[in-house]
Amino acid sequence: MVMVDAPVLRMSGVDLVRNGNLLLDSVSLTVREGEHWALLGANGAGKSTMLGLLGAQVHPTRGSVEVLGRLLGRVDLRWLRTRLGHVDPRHPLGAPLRLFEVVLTGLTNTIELVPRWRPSDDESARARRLVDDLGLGHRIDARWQTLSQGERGRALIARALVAEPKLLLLDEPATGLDLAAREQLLESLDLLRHNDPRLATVLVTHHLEELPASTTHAALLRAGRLVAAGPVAESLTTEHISACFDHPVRIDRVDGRWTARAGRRAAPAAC
Ligand SMILES: Nc1ncnc2c1ncn2[C@@H]1O[C@H](COP(=O)(O)OP(=O)(O)OP(=O)(O)O)[C@@H](O)[C@H]1O
Repeated sequence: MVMVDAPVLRMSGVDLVRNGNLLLDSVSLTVREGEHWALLGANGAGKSTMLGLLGAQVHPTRGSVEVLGRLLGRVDLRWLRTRLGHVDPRHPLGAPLRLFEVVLTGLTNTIELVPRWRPSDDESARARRLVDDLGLGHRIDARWQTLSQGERGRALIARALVAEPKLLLLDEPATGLDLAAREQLLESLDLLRHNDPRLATVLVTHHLEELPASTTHAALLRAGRLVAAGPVAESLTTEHISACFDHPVRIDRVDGRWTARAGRRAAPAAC
């Protein structure tokens, strides 16, 4: 049975063991509607592993993961995956499709267009609206191969949202983007979150500069364990980020955005 007010995600005491290695260690986390989580950590901390669990791609070794009120291990994974939006920058593409067609494949949860399948008028209208919201209206008929990396990244977000998921998972969406493309992407995410107040998101990154201003919560992983998890005012602090990256780092927040700088050691006293 699905509880009406069940959180979008709930991990309780999760361990994940692979090849004898403990990749996630006693992780507990709850994500609710309208929350926008950053999942931060150094290389190898376990961020992608955790996103794989949230996206129902792997199962926990111990503990439980509930996604949209359903327990992993008991739920039909096809049911679940059609209700999750997952933006993977390594999205594979075979046939030469146009941007709009790639967005439509989010409705069938396929890589290619399904032969003889047609979107409804409502689905087409929603796909167009998302393409516009992501600032890609002028590129809607462009062939995928001709799009820039930034345009592809935003198109994949439209693809992930077109089936109206309750949860959007984003794996390092700003990687490889230049400054302008990154800023466009972050503005688009802020707008989408504003337009759909019930949507919950989890965004993986190494860089605080890549967090949209609309980020509400953060989970900080270090060697598979949570260093901190909660509202940004409590979790994105100099102390927690320094512990998470095992390096002294100073955090500032200006106009809603975060920056991180290596902390300076005290200067030697002048003689
Ligand atoms: N199948 C596996 N068997 C054993 N170890 C694995 C397996 N998959 C991943 N790992 C290890 O688990 C750790 C966490 O990997 P993961 O990819 O989740 O880290 P990450 O935080 O996403 O890192 P990055 O920022 O570099 O992408 C790494 O040390 C990785 O080598």
